[in-house]
Amino acid sequence: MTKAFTFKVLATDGKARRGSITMPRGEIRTPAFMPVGTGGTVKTMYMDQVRGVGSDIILGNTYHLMLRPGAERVARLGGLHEFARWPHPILTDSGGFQVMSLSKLRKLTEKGVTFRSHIDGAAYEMSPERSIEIQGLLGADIQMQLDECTALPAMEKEIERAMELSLRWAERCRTAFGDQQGKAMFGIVQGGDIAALRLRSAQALKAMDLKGYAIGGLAVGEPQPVMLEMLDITCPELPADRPRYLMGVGTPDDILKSVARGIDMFDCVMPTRAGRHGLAYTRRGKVNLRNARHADDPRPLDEESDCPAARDYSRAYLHHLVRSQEALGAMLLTWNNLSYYQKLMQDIRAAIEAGAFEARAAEISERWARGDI
Ligand SMILES: CO[C@@H]1O[C@H](CNc2nc3cc4c(=O)[nH]c(N)nc4cc3[nH]2)[C@H]2OC(C)(C)O[C@@H]12
Repeated sequence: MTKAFTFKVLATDGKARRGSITMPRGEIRTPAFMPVGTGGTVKTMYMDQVRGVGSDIILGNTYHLMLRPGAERVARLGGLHEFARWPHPILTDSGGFQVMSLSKLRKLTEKGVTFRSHIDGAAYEMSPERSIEIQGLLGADIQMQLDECTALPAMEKEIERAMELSLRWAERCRTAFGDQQGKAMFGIVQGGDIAALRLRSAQALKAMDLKGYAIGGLAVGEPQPVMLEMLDITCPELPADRPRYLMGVGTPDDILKSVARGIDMFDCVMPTRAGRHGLAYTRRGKVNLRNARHADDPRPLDEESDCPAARDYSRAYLHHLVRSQEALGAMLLTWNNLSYYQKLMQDIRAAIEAGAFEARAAEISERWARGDI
């Protein structure tokens, strides 16, 4: 069992990388998809199912957990791994993005951000130092710097101000994090959709010699070509021997195109959120189980899948559960969706190892585009 945080690139295929992160709590095979476990739970899933579909790491959120049940309480109860019964690696987002997208009455200064909880209106202050302290109390293996993500579209001056503030906060987070063996603190590249600002952010963070780098400020509603162009600009500036994490992404197509540009780690609410809304992701594209056309269909979602939710239940039954708003509907579709995403990641990793990523990605996209039978 390793004591340190290490990242190795095992194979490359064009700019796509097959890698491995090793940490005391286990290995993370990259490219990796991290199921979102915002409040310490991957909604509607038991953690052994999350593991069973092939997840190496899950994502938690500082913002949600500090509001409820509270970081100090989670620490008193043994930390998030113990609390949620997930003994494998956990990455926590730092909270800034959630404050800006969820909280009320927030005020951002050099010191940090003050805001009122979207749950009970209580007032909070989050500085870079407090964000790192909370992530430490939770016991996160990979901690994210506190940053300011600019909502797009935005004026260049505004994007530059937020990018420069995020760099100063990165320094403060690095100091607060210190040298915790076996854990990592990732910097987050900002700069919106402005190439020159992305370059400045990436180069300044690279000089901080961090263990990993996230690319933030994307998947906030910009068109996919804009997101991909920012990856084309940013990835070459980041050190090749450190993991690259594209925050909040994405659809299967987003993931394929981002792996092709050198991204190693992903997180997205889509597979879990879609599962709760009756939407199934399959090899043959999306299937909306709310649709009446499934009412008499005896076929499973995917007879070739090794996931019981995809293989053992008829579309008619899933349609019935979704229309009746039965909890089992959300549970089975979330299980199916996470299984599909992790199977996609396994496919991607194998294709890079075989030097066949481009062809495999085209095959997956073509099958997806043809749609469901
Ligand atoms: C499809 O779900 C919507 O898409 C957003 C995911 N997109 C996203 N981009 C992100 C950027 C950052 C960032 O710059 N910094 C930090 N620290 N964390 C971040 C987290 C991010 N997640 C979700 O965010 C909303 C709430 C808009 O709906 C979800």
